[in-house]
Amino acid sequence: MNVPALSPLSDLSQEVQLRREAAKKALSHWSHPRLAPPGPSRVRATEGADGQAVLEAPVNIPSGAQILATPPAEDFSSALLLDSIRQSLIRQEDTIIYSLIERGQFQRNDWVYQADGVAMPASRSASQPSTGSTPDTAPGGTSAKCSLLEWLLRETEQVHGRIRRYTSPIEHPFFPEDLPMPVLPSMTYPQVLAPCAADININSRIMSMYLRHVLPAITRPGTDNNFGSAAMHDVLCLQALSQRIHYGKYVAEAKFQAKEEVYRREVERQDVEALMDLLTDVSVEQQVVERVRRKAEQYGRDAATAGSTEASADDSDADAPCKIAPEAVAELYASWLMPLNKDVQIAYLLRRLDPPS
Ligand SMILES: O=C(O)C(=O)C[C@]1(C(=O)O)C=C[C@@H](O)C=C1
Repeated sequence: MNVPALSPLSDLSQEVQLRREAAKKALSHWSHPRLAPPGPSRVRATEGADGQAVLEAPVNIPSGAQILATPPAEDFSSALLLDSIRQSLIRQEDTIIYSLIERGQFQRNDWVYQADGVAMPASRSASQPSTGSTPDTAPGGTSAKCSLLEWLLRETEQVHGRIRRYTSPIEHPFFPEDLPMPVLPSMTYPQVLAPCAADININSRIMSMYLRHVLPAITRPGTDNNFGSAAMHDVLCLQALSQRIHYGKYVAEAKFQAKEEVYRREVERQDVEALMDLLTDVSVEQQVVERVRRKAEQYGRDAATAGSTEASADDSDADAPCKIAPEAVAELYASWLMPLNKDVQIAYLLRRLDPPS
């Protein structure tokens, strides 16, 4: 099987490299007089003490940090940007497939998804905190009338929000109305995306897709009482799926820049069908589906055989049972992840030319 071995360290350095490229790209893009949004959103480059260029992020994002970048002399073509984004989507496949495999170890455990299926204390972060007297709260103030999954997701976002996870443009909370103040000083990001990006969050659709289509495809029905583990892996799956789907904003921006004139015309007409035709690449979609099918097959098998004392050099992995149905993962990508990614692209493009508010 021709799937590269996973190496977290090299993934990390690749990620850093990609972020740097994005920063450089942002610099050349938004500081271009024709494209730069007026006034405060502009990215400025100055020379730092060590002679390296310092990219000062837009001042309309909370100030605090500076982002290092090399001088903006090189021409980073849009093709490179789209290629980098696709590389990131490919790496995200690994996270998604492993998360699905992990969740699939446990049975469906329907209680986890039912309001009050598992009695939980009221979430301290709920927008209407339970006091014992609201309809949301059972006598004694112990029940949150939400599902265990909602409770855990909200609590997780509270913790991650404090370390400013949701100030990053690649992160999208499921409970945006309840985010806490970060305890870390604010961070700035190069403004790669148009301002409308901040308003696009389709996590409620992602949640309903997950409950209706993903869970039934990856879990066996029934209850094994591992409610906490199931919910914990659900959170990881949802976060990975959300990031992958919202990456559509970056894909759309790269495509817009690569064929600005054509996109601009359809954006001005607000022609959804024409935009969908423009951004759809059937051959890439086929490659994605085929690749995730192969990965699911391989990763699922590795997980099944790992630690087996009976496995020998002669044992063929091909005979081992798969932890996850490769077909189900392929189907998930074809029917849900890529279509939702395209919906994000459309939502972004329709507002791509909006003036900054
Ligand atoms: O790679 C692209 O060009 C994308 O737009 C991303 C993506 C995907 O979700 O993987 C979505 C739509 C395209 O038709 C192909 C692939």
